[in-house]
Amino acid sequence: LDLSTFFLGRPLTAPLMNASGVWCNVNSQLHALAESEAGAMVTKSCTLLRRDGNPEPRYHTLTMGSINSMGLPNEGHQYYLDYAERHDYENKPLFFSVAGLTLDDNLTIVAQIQDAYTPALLELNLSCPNVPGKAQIAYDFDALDVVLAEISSAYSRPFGVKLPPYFDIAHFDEVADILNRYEKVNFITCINSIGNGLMIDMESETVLIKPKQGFGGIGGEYVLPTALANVNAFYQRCPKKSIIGCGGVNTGEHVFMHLLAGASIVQIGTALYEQGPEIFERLKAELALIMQEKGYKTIREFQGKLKTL
Ligand SMILES: C=Cc1c(C(=O)O)[nH]c(=O)[nH]c1=O
Repeated sequence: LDLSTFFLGRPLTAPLMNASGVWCNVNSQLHALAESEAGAMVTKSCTLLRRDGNPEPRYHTLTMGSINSMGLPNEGHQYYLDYAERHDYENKPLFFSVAGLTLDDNLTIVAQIQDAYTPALLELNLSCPNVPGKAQIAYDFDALDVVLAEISSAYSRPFGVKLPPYFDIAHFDEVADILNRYEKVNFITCINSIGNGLMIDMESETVLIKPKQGFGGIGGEYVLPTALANVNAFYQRCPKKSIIGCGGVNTGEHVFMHLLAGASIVQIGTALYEQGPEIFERLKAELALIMQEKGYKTIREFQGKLKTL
């Protein structure tokens, strides 16, 4: 399943989509994404039952990005299954993000996606940093292995995983080794927000968000170098899987960098949150201009072809 060109039998109209959690919680937002220039879209990570999430303020814009501790607010898995049933797959592919609070919840949700037989592609979120008391699965390598083994045997179709950023070459090696043992894991989305950052308001000498004493996931320009590293690290280590890039994208140049690093599709989070779905039209045009200036006709000509010195 090569995401970059053929998806449901035809190329994407743009290698662009939203990052899960942004502009995808409710039907009106999902409809706006469906109508946008994005080439694909993903639902908000869902749990078995509806969740209010953490107390507000829980999102804050920063000079170079954002900090969030939303706490997994979502309408519950059935709401998104209902959307997936109505989605027009000829218009654009849909990814279905799942972040069950327990392995059992994940298995229950995944079984229902299986039964509903929706063409949506499962993006299993193993990296939510903001549910108090719950460590990120993808930072516990044994738990990661167990979850992938269980989901692989419960779900008969290809699926993908949403990973947190890693910051150590040994961790890239170890996680890639685990992922490569699961051929059903067809794509890897790198990265989720950089967990548990902290920002301070100078005037009030206070943190910016209420949950977790102000600790929250960092997104936006701050995370671009880490996102590019994770995209390229898994692109090099997992040749049989597609990489979806996410993190720090706000211009056509950032999109180009993610594609050059090995991404097939690029997700937009913070910049989409701030600018809305019109951003896809701008990014598509900026990428086309860069490709024209460089003499590239197709993405395939440069995708993954990052040079080293
Ligand atoms: C699914 C929960 C997530 C959340 C959240 O809902 O707090 N925020 C993120 O930056 N990444 C997540 O994966």
